[in-house]
Amino acid sequence: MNKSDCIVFDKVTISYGAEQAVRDVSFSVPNGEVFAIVGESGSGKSTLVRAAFGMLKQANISGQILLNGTDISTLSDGDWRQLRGTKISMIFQNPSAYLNPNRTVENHFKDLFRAHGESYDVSRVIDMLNLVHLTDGERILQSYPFQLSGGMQQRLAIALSLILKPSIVFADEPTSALDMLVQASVLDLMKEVTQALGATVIIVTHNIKAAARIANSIGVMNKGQLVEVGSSEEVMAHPKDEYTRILLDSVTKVV
Ligand SMILES: Nc1ncnc2c1ncn2[C@@H]1O[C@H](COP(=O)(O)OP(=O)(O)OP(=O)(O)O)[C@@H](O)[C@H]1O
Repeated sequence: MNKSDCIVFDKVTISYGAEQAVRDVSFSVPNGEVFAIVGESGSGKSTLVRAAFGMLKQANISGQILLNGTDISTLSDGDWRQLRGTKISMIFQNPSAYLNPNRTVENHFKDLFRAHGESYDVSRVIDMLNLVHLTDGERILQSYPFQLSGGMQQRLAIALSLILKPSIVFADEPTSALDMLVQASVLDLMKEVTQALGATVIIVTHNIKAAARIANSIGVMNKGQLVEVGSSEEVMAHPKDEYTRILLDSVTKVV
């Protein structure tokens, strides 16, 4: 492990029962960089980030995942509860699925602060809302999630995931539930905000052009294996693997 690496996957294999979803995957992400995992549906992208977020209790994981030097397999449930939100956080595909329709935006933030034993700080929340371009903070805080558009909900999800300043953020298809113009602006925003906070990001997407828009480096997954890793420029301009070339040809969306 390099001292500047935030996360290291070392020969990681993940199986659900007899099915191997991820096979012998190794890569690392330096602190403060954005790494995109791309590949078609079923290639094992979500399995990889869910394992790193401690969400795969039912799967069998071999190899090592080191988060800031700590092997995550040694973490207790209590350690995970403490880590999530403060040191690591996750942005999911569909924010409306995990925003509580009965809680105001402000209560979502209050719950988060309380869950991590921190006192609620409204000015810090308003600053974060500004950072994600939800500029009318006072009004937004009193709103319920359903009163926000899909793009605004995803900006809110980003704000919630970053408010406690995690060192790493996982984002699993964070824009695929949004229309195309909004997708691009949310990706740009994620890059801007995580850079401003110095957070490391691992983003999962099936769209290699979206990946190149936001990431320093790209890893291409095919049938559970990492078939190519390189800087976004290298992978886009000089793809080495045949499957990467197929992915590039297949992307028609201009994100
Ligand atoms: N909870 C689970 N139990 C059993 N098999 C699973 C489970 N989750 C995923 N799989 C299988 O693991 C393989 C990889 O799935 P995964 O969701 O990681 O792929 P993905 O690349 O993220 O796909 P998508 O883009 O569709 O989300 C697939 O064959 C899938 O059926």
